[in-house]
Amino acid sequence: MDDEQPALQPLRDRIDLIDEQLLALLNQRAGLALEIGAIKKHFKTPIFRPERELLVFTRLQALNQGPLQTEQIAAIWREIMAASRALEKPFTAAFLGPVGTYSEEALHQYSGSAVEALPCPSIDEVFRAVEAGAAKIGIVPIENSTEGAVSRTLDLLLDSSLRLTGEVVLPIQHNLLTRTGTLAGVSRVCAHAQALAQCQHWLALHAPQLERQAVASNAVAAQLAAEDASVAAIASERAATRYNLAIVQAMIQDDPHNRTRFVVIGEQACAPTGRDQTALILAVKNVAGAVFRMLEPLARHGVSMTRFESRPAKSGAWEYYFYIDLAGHYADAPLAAAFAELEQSAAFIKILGSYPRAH
Ligand SMILES: C=C(O[C@@H]1C=C(C(=O)O)C=C[C@H]1O)C(=O)O
Repeated sequence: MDDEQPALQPLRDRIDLIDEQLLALLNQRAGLALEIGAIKKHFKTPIFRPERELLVFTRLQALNQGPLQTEQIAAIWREIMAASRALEKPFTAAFLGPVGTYSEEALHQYSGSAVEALPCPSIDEVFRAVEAGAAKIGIVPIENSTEGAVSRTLDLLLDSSLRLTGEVVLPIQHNLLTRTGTLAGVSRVCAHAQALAQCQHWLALHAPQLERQAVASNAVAAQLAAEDASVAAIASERAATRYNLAIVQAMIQDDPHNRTRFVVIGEQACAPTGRDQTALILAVKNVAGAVFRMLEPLARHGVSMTRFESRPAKSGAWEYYFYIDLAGHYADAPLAAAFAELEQSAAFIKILGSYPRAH
């Protein structure tokens, strides 16, 4: 220990000096953000501008020469910007709770930790909290790379007046958790149905003796495992820490690249950033060639489709709503031209919103 001190001290002195400069600069930056906040208050426009925040850190990522990595630049500036927003007016964000869910993780990845996070017991409640004004934004899962669409979210988007204002893609790494870190005395494994499905091969191979029980969320499963030594949970590392559980086995998802896409819902529209995505819902009459004709204007205007999903219209007549993601912002010329035509031809069209693509 003693012999490292002379070598460390001069470097630490330099770090202290840099930290003082950073502190002064960060406060100078926060002062400017406050001035911007005052202007926004005057014009009664929203404080939080996700599209501007994206441009702030993508510009810095392009300038970055290392050794800091691209993702670290994003994480650092996300917190810097969240802190300056919080000085102006902290906003509430609703997510699918309880604390410790992947939705909570997605929320913090989206807006930094300086938000008032409001856990909701269901996806419906997240929508309701934002619609009622109890939260400014909400974050809900929309699709998983193994299990596909989260149909409840798709159905709620159809009827809600809220728009999509952002997305977050999270790698989902499931862990098998118990109080002791072993399976001794454990007879049941609890998790959200999607998580059980995403780990089914692993469970069949390594823990076939465990009864599988679907519960409201993985965080609820972690809560149950914390209360009952005969229960194991499938949940995130964050949930393990939060509920004081030990990891029996990490990374038990069948697909190592398992990912979930979350969408941010709110009232605010996002201005174009040059790397946007637009989501919409379309329906056509149940006649031959209708889907082909519905998509034709998109192809003709050179708009590329990144996702196409259908949901039954619940009319009992084999009719469908089509959920479509397009590259670009609805204000971009090719999309605007295609939408003008779609509005004429489609039986139903609802533009859910344009937002910066996850990076
Ligand atoms: C300062 C602003 O307000 C907020 C804070 C930002 C920041 O700290 O850089 C960026 C966008 C907004 O969410 C702004 O709009 O420029």
